[in-house]
Amino acid sequence: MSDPILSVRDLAVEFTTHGHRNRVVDGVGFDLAAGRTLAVVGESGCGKSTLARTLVRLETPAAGSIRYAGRDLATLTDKELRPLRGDIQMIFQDPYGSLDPHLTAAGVVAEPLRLRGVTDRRERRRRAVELLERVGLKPEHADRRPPEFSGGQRQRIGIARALASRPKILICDEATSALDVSVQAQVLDLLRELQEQEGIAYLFISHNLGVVREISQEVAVMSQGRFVEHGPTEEVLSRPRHDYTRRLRRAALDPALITGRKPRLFAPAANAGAAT
Ligand SMILES: Nc1ncnc2c1ncn2[C@@H]1O[C@H](COP(=O)(O)OP(=O)(O)OP(=O)(O)O)[C@@H](O)[C@H]1O
Repeated sequence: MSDPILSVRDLAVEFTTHGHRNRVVDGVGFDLAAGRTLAVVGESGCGKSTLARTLVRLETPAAGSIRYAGRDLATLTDKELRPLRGDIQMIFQDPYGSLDPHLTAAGVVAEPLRLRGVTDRRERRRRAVELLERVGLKPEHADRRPPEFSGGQRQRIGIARALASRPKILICDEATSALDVSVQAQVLDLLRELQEQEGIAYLFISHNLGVVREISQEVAVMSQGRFVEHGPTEEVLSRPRHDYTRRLRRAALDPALITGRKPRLFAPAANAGAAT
């Protein structure tokens, strides 16, 4: 692998609930190179989102290191992190919940430009419209508000907002999971295109092996806070060692589980009771 842009070692994250300390990320380590994608899969509650949130330092690790640009993000204070925050951006599953419904699309994308010190309002708008076009939206979309967009369009606004910070690393937490299959494919194409053009590294959290196969060169399988399998995507998916990976692979054969949607009611009468 070429030199990693992000190196994570022995990362641990703990939460205290009702006086009990729970380690929800435990001994996680990986390297991520520019222009590459590491996918992270794992069952619900295994710690994927916590890992993602910790990499952008929305959580503080209990142990371990997150080396980026010659610094250890795990130990930096808020003030020290501020100039680096734009470099590692995150996009979420629910672009609706993460976009301010009171701002226009251009306003959403202009906000990080303001934080980056673009003081002229017209210049911010010009660049915001440019970024919206870059992700496939039209200039006339700029003055609409998030509720007036489809899910796929909202995700594009979320991506444009992340791009406004000129990120080196993009963390996608189930970023395409809520979208219809065809819209999902379009957003994946966009992410791939941006990666090719900008060399952005992705950490891509997904439960969809089809998507993982398409987008990543490496995959890590997480269980109870740990990476239990990690390697080239094709290798891990074709020879799964961990039970969870095997189950996920079996589930991937069922299209209803891939899309997360229930099948249409087409079952013959004998099966009708099962087709809820
Ligand atoms: N702020 C918090 N305080 C206490 N416990 C938390 C907190 N955030 C997450 N947890 C716990 O940490 C564990 C991991 O949660 P996390 O959201 O990282 O899992 P996940 O793998 O992303 O799950 P999913 O796929 O369902 O989103 C869970 O048991 C969760 O309840």
